[in-house]
Amino acid sequence: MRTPATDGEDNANEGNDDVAARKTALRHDAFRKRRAIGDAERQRAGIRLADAAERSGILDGVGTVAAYVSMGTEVPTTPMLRMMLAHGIRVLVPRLGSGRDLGWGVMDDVDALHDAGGSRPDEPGGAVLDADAIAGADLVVTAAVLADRTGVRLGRGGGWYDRALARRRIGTPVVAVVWPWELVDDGLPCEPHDQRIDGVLTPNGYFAVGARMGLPTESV
Ligand SMILES: Nc1nc2c(c(=O)[nH]1)N(C=O)[C@@H](CNc1ccc(C(=O)N[C@@H](CCC(=O)O)C(=O)O)cc1)CN2
Ligand SMILES: Nc1ncnc2c1ncn2[C@@H]1O[C@H](COP(=O)(O)OP(=O)(O)OP(=O)(O)O)[C@@H](O)[C@H]1O
Repeated sequence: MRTPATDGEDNANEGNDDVAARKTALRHDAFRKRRAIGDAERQRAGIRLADAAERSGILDGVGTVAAYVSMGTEVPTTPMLRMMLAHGIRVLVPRLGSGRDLGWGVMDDVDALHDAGGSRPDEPGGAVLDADAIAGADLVVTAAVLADRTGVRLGRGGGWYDRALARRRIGTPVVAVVWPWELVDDGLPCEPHDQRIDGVLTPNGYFAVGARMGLPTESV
């Protein structure tokens, strides 16, 4: 027999499991759609992403950006990384090492990235900076699987960015990159550890989200 007290606990756990299950289902669906994108369309999207980032104004006054090297069916970030370097911006990208370390590396040459093995993104050589290197960034551009206009970001599920973003300087804006259809109005599952984002970049443009644009108000 369950006591009322354990019932309460069970319900709380059920709530967490439910959010985790919804996240898993949403990721699965998003990756299924990503796999349907052809190579040519994906390459074009990478160029449009770089243009959108350059025009958006998010790089204004940015000396160091913490960005990432795309992999697989993600929107390609290579053209955007080249553009950032051309603007003289210092670019940090994740270095996962042999596991999923929260390390960073300085990416000063897009053509010198090397295969990091497994299904991990390519990485630069040189020194591995520790997890706190993100505190040197004036802007963080993250990978994401889905994002919503209230500022909720859904990632791959390793918690890598949730842990990394907690170490950024207070007030440093976070912009997530997704495919255009992966930016939804609201309703993405969110847990207490989930870090909020301030903007979303897609090949179609830049969209301020969440508190920085004033949270969506009830329509009258
Ligand atoms: N391009 C890109 N870089 C990123 C992320 C991302 O989503 N995209 N991340 C966003 O979080 C972080 C890394 N997250 C990762 C999450 C899973 C795996 C992965 O699947 N790796 C295993 C496969 C098996 C497994 O261990 O589950 C591997 O190393 O082969 C790699 C990186 C930081 N860098
Ligand atoms: N700050 C944190 N400290 C410790 N564990 C964390 C932290 N943030 C997230 N996690 C753990 O990581 C796991 C995955 O979290 P979640 O599903 O929110 O990942 P995500 O935001 O989609 O992925 P990512 O951050 O890698 O892009 C969860 O089990 C969660 O408990």
